[in-house]
Amino acid sequence: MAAYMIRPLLESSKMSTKPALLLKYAQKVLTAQKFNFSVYSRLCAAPPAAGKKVFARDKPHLNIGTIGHVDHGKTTLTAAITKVLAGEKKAAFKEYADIDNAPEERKRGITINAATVEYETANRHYGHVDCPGHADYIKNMITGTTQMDGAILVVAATDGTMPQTREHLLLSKQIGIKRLVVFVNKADAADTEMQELVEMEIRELLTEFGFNGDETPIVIGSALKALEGAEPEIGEERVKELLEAVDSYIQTPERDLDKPFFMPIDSCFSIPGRGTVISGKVERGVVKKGDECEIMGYDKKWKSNITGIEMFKKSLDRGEAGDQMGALIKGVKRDEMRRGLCIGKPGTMEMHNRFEAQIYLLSKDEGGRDKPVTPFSQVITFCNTWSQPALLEIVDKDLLMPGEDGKLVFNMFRKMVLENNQRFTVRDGQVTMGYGVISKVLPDRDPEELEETRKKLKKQRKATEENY
Ligand SMILES: Nc1nc2c(ncn2[C@@H]2O[C@H](COP(=O)(O)OP(=O)(O)OP(=O)(O)O)[C@@H](O)[C@H]2O)c(=O)[nH]1
Ligand SMILES: [Mg+2]
Repeated sequence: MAAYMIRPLLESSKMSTKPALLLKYAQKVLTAQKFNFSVYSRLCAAPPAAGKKVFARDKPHLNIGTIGHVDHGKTTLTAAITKVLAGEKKAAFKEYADIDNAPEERKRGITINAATVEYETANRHYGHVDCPGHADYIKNMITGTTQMDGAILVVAATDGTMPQTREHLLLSKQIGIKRLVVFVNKADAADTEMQELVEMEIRELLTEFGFNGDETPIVIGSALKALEGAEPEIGEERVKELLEAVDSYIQTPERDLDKPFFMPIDSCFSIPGRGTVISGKVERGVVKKGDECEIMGYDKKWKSNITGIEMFKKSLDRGEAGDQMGALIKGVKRDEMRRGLCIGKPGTMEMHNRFEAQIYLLSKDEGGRDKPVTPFSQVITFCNTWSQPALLEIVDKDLLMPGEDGKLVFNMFRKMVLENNQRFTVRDGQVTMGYGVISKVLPDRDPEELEETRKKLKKQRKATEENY
C-alpha cells in the first residue's frame, strides 16, 4: 500500500508506529470503508465548500468598540450600525437581542461578556466589541481580550457625561487608545440647547483626559431612530456620518512589520564552534542577518550582531514579526544570556524597575484570591518572557479587593524591558491574582535606594498586616 494512502490514517489513529501493525490497521480500515482512492484524492483537492466565506484580507482591519455610561445606548448604536451597513451589504444585521445576549468568554480564567460584530466600510474592515456591563468593559480593556485600536464613546444627550463616561475615557487613555469618536445619542429626546451643552462638556472632558477635545469628531443623533428606520435626518444619516468620522479620524495602527525589531528571549543555548543562539518569537519588526542588535534585562545590556537566523532548522536571511526563530549572536557568552532578556534594534528598548499600572484583580469565582491586595505586599509580575518579584503600592485607595480594578505602583528589584501599554499578569505563589496594563513608566530607583526602600516597605508591610 502506498505511503500516501496510509498517512491520513496514521494521523487519525493514535496507534503504535510499528510498520507491520500499521499496515494491518490501514488495510482493515480501508476495506471496512470500501476505500476508493479516486474519491479520496478528489476530497483532498476539493475547494472550500460552496457558500463558506473565505476571509478576504483586502482592507485594513481595525478593532473598535462602543464605550460609555450605562444605558446611554451602546448596544442600540451597535445594532444600528449593522442595520445601516446591512443596507449597503457591508454587514449582516444584528438585532439588539443578539448583541446583548453575547456568550460568555472564558479566556485566561476570566469571564467577559462581550459581543463582537463585524462590518466593513468603503475603506476598512472592523471588529466591533460591545460589552453588556461596566465590569465587563473594565476587564476587557485591562486584559486586552479584544484590544481596541479606537473607540466610539456614546453619551446620551439626556444625561450628559456621567461617572462611567469618565472612567472609560481614563482607561482608554491608559491602555493606549489615541483617538476616539463621540456619538451624542438620544437626540430625539433632548432639545438642541441641551445637545450643544453636552457637546461642550464632552470636549472639555476629552481635553482633561489628554485627548484632542477640539478636533475629536462629535456626531449628534439617535441610535434608536436609526435602528427603527425612522427620522433619517437624526437616525440613519447620523450613523453614516459617525462611520465616516471613524474611518477618517481613527488611525490605522502601525503594522508590526513596520516597527523596530523586538523579540523577548525564551531560551538560549550554545552551538559548539559557532557561538550562542537565542530563540523566541519575534514580536515586532524585521531583522536581517548582519544587523546590529541590543540585548537588555536584569539590569544589564549588551551590544551584538546577528550572524545567523534559523527557523525550523533552516537558515534564513531575515526573520519577521510572528516568526519563531533562533538567532546566532556574536561576542556574547552563553552563560550571560537567559530567558527574560529582550533583544531588539539598538536604542529602541528601555529597562526600568518602577512603573504604574491599571490592574484588574480576579474575583474568587474567576480563579483569583479571596484576600485583598494590601499596601507593600509582594507579588510576581509576568510580562513577555520575564517574571520578577515586585512590591506594590496602592494609589488612591487603602486596599484593592478581588473583583475590583485600581491603580498600583510596581517596585521591582531588577530593571527589565518594559513600555507603556504593555500587558502583564500578576501572580501570588500558584494563583493568578489579576491582569494589568502599564500606564506610566516611572523614574528608576537606584539599586541601593531600592534595597533601602525594600527594607522600609517590608517593615511598613508588617505593620500594615498587623493592622488588618
Ligand atoms: N429615546 C431614545 N432612547 C434610546 C436611544 N438609543 C437607545 N435608547 C434606549 O436607551 C436604553 C438603553 O439602551 P442600550 O443600547 O441598552 O444602552 P447600553 O449603553 O448598551 O446599556 P448597558 O449595556 O446596560 O450599559 C434602551 O431602552 C434604548 O431603547 C435613542 O436614540 N433615543
Ligand atoms: Mg449594552
